[in-house]
Amino acid sequence: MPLGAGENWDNPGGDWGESHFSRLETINPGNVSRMGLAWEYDLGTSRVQEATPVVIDGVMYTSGNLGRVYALNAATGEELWTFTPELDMQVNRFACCDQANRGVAVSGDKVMVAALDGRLWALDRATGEPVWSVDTVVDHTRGYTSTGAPEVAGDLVVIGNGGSEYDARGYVTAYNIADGSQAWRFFTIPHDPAEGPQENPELVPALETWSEETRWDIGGGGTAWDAIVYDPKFDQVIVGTGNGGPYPQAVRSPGGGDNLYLNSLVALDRETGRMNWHFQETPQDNWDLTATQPMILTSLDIDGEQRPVILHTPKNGFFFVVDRENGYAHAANPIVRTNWADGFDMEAQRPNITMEDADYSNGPKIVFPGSPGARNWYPAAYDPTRDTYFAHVLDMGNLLFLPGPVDNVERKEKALNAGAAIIFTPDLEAAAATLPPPLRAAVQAQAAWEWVKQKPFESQLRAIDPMTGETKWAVEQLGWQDRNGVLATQSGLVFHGNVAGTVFARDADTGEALWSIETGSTIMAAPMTYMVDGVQYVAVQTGWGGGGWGFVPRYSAAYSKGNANRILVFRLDGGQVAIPEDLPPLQPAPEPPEQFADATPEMIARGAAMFTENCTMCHSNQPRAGLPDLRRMNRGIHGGFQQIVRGGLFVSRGMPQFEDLLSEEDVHAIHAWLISVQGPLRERELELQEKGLPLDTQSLTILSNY
Ligand SMILES: O=C(O)c1cc(C(=O)O)c2c(n1)C(=O)C(=O)c1cc(C(=O)O)[nH]c1-2
Ligand SMILES: [Ca+2]
Repeated sequence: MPLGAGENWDNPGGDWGESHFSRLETINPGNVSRMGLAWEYDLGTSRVQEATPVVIDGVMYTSGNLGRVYALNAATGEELWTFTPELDMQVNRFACCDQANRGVAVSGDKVMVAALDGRLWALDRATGEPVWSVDTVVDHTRGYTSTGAPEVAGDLVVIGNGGSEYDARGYVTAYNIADGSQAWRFFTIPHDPAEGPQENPELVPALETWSEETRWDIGGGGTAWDAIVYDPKFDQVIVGTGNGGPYPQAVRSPGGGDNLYLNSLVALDRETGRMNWHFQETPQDNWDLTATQPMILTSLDIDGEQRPVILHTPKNGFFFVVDRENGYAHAANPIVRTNWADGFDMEAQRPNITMEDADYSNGPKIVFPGSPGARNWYPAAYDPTRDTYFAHVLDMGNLLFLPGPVDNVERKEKALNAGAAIIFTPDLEAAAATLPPPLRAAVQAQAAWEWVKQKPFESQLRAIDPMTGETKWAVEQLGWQDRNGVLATQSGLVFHGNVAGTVFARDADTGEALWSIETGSTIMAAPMTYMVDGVQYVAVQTGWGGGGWGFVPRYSAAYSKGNANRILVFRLDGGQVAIPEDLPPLQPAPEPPEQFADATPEMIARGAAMFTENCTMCHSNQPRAGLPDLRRMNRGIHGGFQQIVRGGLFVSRGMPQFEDLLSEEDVHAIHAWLISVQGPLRERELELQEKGLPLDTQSLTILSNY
């Protein structure tokens, strides 16, 4: 079966190999400059958009934030139906990365989506009415979510979960598409052996790679939150598994071994769910180097023999070419600076891990790649006719250190348990200057400090040779937060958007931009292409969000024009895109109420620390962030603070309730801190305003949301 989608684009990856490659050639380098807007559809939201639409027989099916679903006439944009999952918005408390959803699965008369709360919905394809739904979450005392697209595998649909930054233990479940009944479930990591036999036999050998001191109670991680691919040749489902939880192995599994099957590809028999093989990409994970990133299935000529392979570029910085028959890595080349490993041992089939550079249990370490990953969820495309892989690549590290002792770490139920403090390398030189001198000296003494000084990050769209990992061409992107999904077409074009809202068509052989159009809306999601009645279209969803979503980059359209969620569809001889208006300038913070009579410096300091721990994941308090800057609350919000935070006044609007986690005194302390910063902020901003200066000051360090 050759790779490449035709008139239809069957699944978010496009074709059976999920190559994000199209054989359509109507739009080609000779005429691409004539492209313009065919139609647009307003999704009516202003949150993250990561899905690649599906188009079958002239109908587009796609998902938006939370797992909303849209069915549209693919030639006109006319709305056929929409679906909004009913869910308890309390889920926002344990969603690491906004309200992401990466797409729908379509099979027969059903469209399936996994909502953020982990409920899998099957909708009637003609009407959008729910046919069945199942709760995929095994334990609601833990922070499980779903953000990935379900995967169709014959008469089954397979879905995993997110939550390894919280207290989750990973698994995937296969359901019968006909009625939603469960076919099988595969846990990616063992459970506490004291609590009875393991659910699947593969966990028995895996258990050997976890120490006896393992903190099973915290969760362990291994969540399969994105790529799951059905491999028709071997009738198997290949799953990429997630990072360890908590991140530091010294906490998670002290003295442990590889911690199987974290950060692995596992191939599961479609019918039985039994494991055919596994390949661990990052043994003994300490660094959130997940293997959940999208996989592309193809075959390659390897030493004169055609081998069925997976092309995989996970977070960990390597380009893996893995045999689909047995999990053997035919190639494993670094595509960015890596110092958690200094290469891959082909014979041992494992990376050469360099703990001396990367073990931060004995002091801070600068580790490359950082937790956002050399690659992440944003899809790559593979053109088999050029044997070229097109992908956004982020060459960047992070300083990692333990926030406290590794012993007796408490599990925080349904809350962040990642257990590592992170500063990304673009901020590190400036941040280091503010560290206490001994810590600063320790940071600057590391070999990787040179890397930080030379090039804190590199953010590029690249054309890569899969077997060598070599770059054929590269184009700089706008910044490290500018990440882009990609589409490639047989006619020799590569399409992608950027966070400033430009859509590009590039020459696949040179990277040269042959066409671009301004949309005024941030784009991270991958474009896709399809044909209806002889007309070829290219579609892309717009919207900023996902990991680090509270830190909206200055160079993004979301910053200057707001976060419009749209579907934009282009064709030859189309028109211009309506560009949203600029947002009005930022206004000085309103006057805060009087500080509480009982507020003390200790209380305010405690409030600041608790804010960081419990609130900053969503409330970054940065300019133009998607959620309110709580240093700018008005009197009404100040007055209702306890009811909002503990009473759940705004749960339906997305603000979770914290009654179980924060006492009245805790919330009082957080509030006292917010009041204490609002006054000085207001004064500073009034001064800036008087001088005619903009108020857009971001904080130095972008905290990780991963
Ligand atoms: O460990 C997990 O369970 C988990 C889940 C998710 C998610 O579900 O979105 C992300 C991550 N990890 C993660 O590490 C990460 O970098 C990330 C980025 C994004 C995004 O949508 O931008 N999600 C996630
Ligand atoms: Ca993660």
